[in-house]
Amino acid sequence: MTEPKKLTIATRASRLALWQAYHVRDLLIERFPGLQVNLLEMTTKGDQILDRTLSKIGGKGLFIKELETALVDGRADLAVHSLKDVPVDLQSPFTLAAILERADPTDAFVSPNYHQLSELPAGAVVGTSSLRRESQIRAAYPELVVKPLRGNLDTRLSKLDKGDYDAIVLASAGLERLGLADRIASRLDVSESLPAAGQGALGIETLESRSELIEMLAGLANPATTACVTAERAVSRALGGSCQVPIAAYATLTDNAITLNALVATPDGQRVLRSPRTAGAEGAEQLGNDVAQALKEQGADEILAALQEPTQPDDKKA
Ligand SMILES: NCc1[nH]cc(CCC(=O)O)c1CC(=O)O
Repeated sequence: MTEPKKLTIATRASRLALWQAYHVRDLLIERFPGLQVNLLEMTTKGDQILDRTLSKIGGKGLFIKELETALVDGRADLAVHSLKDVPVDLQSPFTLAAILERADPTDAFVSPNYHQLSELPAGAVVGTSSLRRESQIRAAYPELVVKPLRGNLDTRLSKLDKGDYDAIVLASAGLERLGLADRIASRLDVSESLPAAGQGALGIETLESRSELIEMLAGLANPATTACVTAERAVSRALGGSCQVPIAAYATLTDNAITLNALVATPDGQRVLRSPRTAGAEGAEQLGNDVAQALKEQGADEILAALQEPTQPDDKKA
């Protein structure tokens, strides 16, 4: 069996994606001294289209399609992704070869003038790029105005600095990776903003045919994170959460038991369905399915189906 001596990592060209790709390169070189690792930087559709919400332009797959094409063409051997951006229905010929240890999974509250959501006055404008955050903010703080916010992390922060928003909410892990943790006024408790499935974790994708490479990458995986995100992603999969939808799923592992919290909400925050549950770590996938089933019994399908309708009036957000 011949292990590759040279690997190319396909990555988006954003500062966050590059940090993540270099991080994986460093881990690989540390583990396999002498291995040569290059980066192939790519711009994806999701990076180019910035004037429409993600849910309108076709969801998360947009950020990984070009990278997958590079894998199939042999221009790259592996792709590094924020796991959150990897579709839950990843299929042959692709595979998630390793899920790395999770960084901070929380959402961060960033504001020059306020310390937390509860301090914002009525009518204050909060920017966020995700329906998941929007619905949870609206549920808890109906007097706030939530406005869409897209672009990479630097763009989002500059929009806050320009005064377009009183505060913005974005993933803590991304800010930390870019050395921007000092911009975080506070981290939202998971009871206030339940994270997205896989938030804070990195996934390494490759072709399922690359067995030697998959074996090399397996050594980078973190078993606890893998168990937790397996449960989280099973929730999204069972609910058909392929597009950007207000679904949150966050699991923790203690003494080999996984506790999974998940929710489905309407974007206006009027309805928030929750279903917490615990099971043994070996039953992660089943736990996710069970939680999804419990959410369906409360009406999750109805909420998600209403979001699919083309007449959905989200123009008011523009
Ligand atoms: N949606 C884009 C995205 N994908 C991954 C992260 C942050 C890093 C992570 O969650 O691992 C972000 C930024 C954000 O949501 O604010």
